[in-house]
Amino acid sequence: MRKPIKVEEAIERVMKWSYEGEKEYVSIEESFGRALAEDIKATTDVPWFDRSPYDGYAICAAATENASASTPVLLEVVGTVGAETVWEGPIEPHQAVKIMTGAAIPDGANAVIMVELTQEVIKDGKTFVQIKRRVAEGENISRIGEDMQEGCLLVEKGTVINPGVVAVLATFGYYRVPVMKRPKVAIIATGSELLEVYEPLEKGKIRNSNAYMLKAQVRRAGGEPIVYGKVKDTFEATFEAVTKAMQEADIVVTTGGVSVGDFDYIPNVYEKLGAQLLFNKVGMRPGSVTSAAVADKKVLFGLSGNPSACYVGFELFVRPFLKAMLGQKNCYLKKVQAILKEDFLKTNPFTRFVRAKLSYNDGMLHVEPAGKDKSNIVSSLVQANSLLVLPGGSRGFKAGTKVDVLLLEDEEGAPKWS
Ligand SMILES: Nc1nc2c(c(=O)[nH]1)N[C@H]1C(S)=C(S)[C@@H](COP(=O)(O)OP(=O)(O)OC[C@H]3O[C@@H](n4cnc5c(N)ncnc54)[C@H](O)[C@@H]3O)O[C@H]1N2
Ligand code: MOO
Repeated sequence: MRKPIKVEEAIERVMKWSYEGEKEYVSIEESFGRALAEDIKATTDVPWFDRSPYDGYAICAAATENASASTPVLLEVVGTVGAETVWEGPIEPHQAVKIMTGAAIPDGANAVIMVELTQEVIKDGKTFVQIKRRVAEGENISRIGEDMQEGCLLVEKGTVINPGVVAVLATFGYYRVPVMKRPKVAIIATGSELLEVYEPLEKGKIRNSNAYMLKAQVRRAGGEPIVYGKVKDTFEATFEAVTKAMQEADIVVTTGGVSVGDFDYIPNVYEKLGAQLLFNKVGMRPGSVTSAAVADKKVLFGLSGNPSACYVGFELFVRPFLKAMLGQKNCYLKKVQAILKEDFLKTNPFTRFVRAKLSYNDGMLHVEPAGKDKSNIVSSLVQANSLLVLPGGSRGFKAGTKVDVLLLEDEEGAPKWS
């Protein structure tokens, strides 16, 4: 008899074998969605010169000290600076330089007045700017380091590169970006009943949906899936596929063949490999048959063949392992609390992870099952944006109960939820 262990314990046993993967460089164009392999610190102040945040006139503030609507001051406009030009040489207090947004503040100027607040006046063939209010020293100047100061930590290693991180990388000239290599995840679907997706249905056979689902889950988690196709339910075929995958991939994931049926060969494969079994039964639904073992320091995940159990097994066990390889400190699905929208009255001997829909309404998070709950169900995965966690040892839960929910679509990861 297999002895179930707690989900938290199972995760811990797997994560003991987790390690950080390797680094590689990609161009900044390819970096979006990858995990950073190094902390990114500001290599200069930003901005690195004082800039104007507006189109206007760069002036010496003191020259406007007595300016008012009835006593405007006129400053001579001695030039114009745009995005590409820099005003060489200082300006005098009675002078102004017309300046465009983003341009460098000329030496001698210490404030900018917006163009809308001024008027240009031509007198004796010279251009002047008329100012009718006092301008304070430092007004409208984006100071050196206002945005980021040299040496400050901006993005932590392991962060998944989002458009904002791309902007920071570009700001500091990272045309080649250090990222974590995508862990290679082998996907082996076992089962003689499996058809290729393009094959017509035959009695007793079903299409291999798990391999494609897992491939997408691996991608979503930041890994590189390698699909080894489907493997017939024989010991030899299963053993051969697993040993080949162990040579080529960092993580080996199988689906199916892990239970106690006559054609479930994964336990025998682990045995023949001399693998150290981490667990072969977990106190959870779906996915109680989920197994994990270590052979040649490689972790082998034996996920259930039932689609929903396979899906949940990946998210709870494979995903954090993969995230740790990507250098992420927070590897686990992010947890929030929400109000259960409807009764869920099944008894729960084991902790149940219900594929669920989380929504926001009236200032609160609400959660409901995304569809049918059995582990052979595929359809409820479509709408599932979360897993509703119902602790074991209960007789079901009433609508209105506050429950824990794990978010499936959060790419950043989170501190451990359990
Ligand atoms: N006597 C017992 N029978 C079963 C037990 C048990 O404890 N005692 N556990 C049940 C539970 S719980 C589950 S879950 C399943 C798990 O079985 P396996 O992980 O060994 O998976 P298979 O038997 O190979 O397949 C189960 C089910 O899933 C379908 N399947 C398999 N692979 C795929 C795929 N790639 N794509 C889509 N669907 C797939 C397969 O056809 C089966 O219908 O065992 C229970 N039995
Ligand atoms: O592993 Mo099974 O999914 O508990 O139904």
